[in-house]
Amino acid sequence: MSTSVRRPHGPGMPWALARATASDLAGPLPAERTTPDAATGRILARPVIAETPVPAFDTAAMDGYAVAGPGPWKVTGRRLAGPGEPGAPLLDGTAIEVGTGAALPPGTRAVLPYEHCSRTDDQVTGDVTGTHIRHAGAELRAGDPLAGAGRPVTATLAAAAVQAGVEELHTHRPPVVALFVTGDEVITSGRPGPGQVRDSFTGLVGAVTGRAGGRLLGSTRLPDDPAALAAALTADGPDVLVVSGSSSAGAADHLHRVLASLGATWHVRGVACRPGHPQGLAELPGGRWVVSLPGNPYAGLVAALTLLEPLLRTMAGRRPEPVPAVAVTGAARLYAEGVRIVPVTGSEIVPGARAGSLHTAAAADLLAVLPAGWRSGDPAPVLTIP
Ligand SMILES: Nc1nc2c(c(=O)[nH]1)N[C@H]1C(S)=C(S)[C@@H](COP(=O)(O)OP(=O)(O)OC[C@H]3O[C@@H](n4cnc5c(N)ncnc54)[C@H](O)[C@@H]3O)O[C@H]1N2
Ligand code: MOO
Repeated sequence: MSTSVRRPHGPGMPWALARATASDLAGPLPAERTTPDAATGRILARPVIAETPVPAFDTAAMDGYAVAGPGPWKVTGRRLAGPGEPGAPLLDGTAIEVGTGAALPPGTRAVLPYEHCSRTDDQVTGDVTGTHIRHAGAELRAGDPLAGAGRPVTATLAAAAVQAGVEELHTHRPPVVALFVTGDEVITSGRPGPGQVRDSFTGLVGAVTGRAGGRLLGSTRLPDDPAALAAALTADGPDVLVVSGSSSAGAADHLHRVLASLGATWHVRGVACRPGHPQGLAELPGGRWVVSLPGNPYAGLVAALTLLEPLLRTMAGRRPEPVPAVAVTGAARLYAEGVRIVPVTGSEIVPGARAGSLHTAAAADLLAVLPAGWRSGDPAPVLTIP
């Protein structure tokens, strides 16, 4: 393998274009059929249509007496909520004691709530002031739409689907992500010894993947060895391969050489932002995606929000997330050739952010993307910190 590699020239792709590129590159993954519960958190690929009426049968809305015809009524039985057919029609002048949710017999005129009637032995008297009947199909009929394609399946939508007799939803398959943490100095447990650092990426990538609608398959630490990296990038399974570290020009940074040897195509190779400029997004032959996160942890967080999150959102079937702009105040060293990305709490810049450390981002809620001409008080696009 050659040891030289063509480095990207200039400041890199403008930040907004890089994010839009990541959003637009991949289409939504194909639909899968799952139970409504298993679909929660996914995006509908097809509309949800009620398969049974809601309610499915005429049912009591109150605890009391189901009555037929004019009163007084003779109580002939009791029916509480439970399985079973509605039974024989209720004859005029008769009543049955019912619980809320009980199937009502044909002929029921109304349900008299206990508090609106009085009972003596088997006689019930009272005024019918409302019917207190939930009629079959009054809320939804079979064939009524519940939700359209593109809508996220919330727990409430899954429950509403079940209520309408729907056993299967069609949702986009979540993108499966594998993280490869490179660096001989990186350890994944315990306190680092001399020359070592503790991995900062696994939790962050897991959080960004989850909120974008993807699934982190696992995180594997790799030594600074091109053969190990090449083997990792060609293993079957994931849709998206995330590599932390190895994004730059150092002697141990093999990613660009390995991707070249695998015939990958770069779609984003360097972004005009500080920090995070060595980030990238490439496509392997066969259609899998590689997201390169710079090893400096704050730079890696910037890259995860710039490239990884929009890529995964689209693959999961989500609509592109509009990036809101808020007025940002404070002081920042701007970057003349692109944007400076700073942590912000409320609208105030948290000072002191450096590429290698996460503590200022940890004290903030948002990352603000400050253009070269920004001045305190100007609006800037913001991203939510995971
Ligand atoms: N000659 C140049 N050197 C560097 C450039 C450049 O343009 N020319 N860019 C610098 C910038 S900016 C960044 S960011 C880094 C990116 O480096 P790599 O992605 O190749 O990452 P490493 O060199 O492996 O590590 C950088 C730094 O981050 C620490 N690290 C790595 N992985 C982890 C992890 N999982 N958890 C915590 N910390 C991690 C690593 O120990 C290093 O300190 O390159 C600059 N150099
Ligand atoms: O720009 Mo590097 O990506 O911070 O330190």
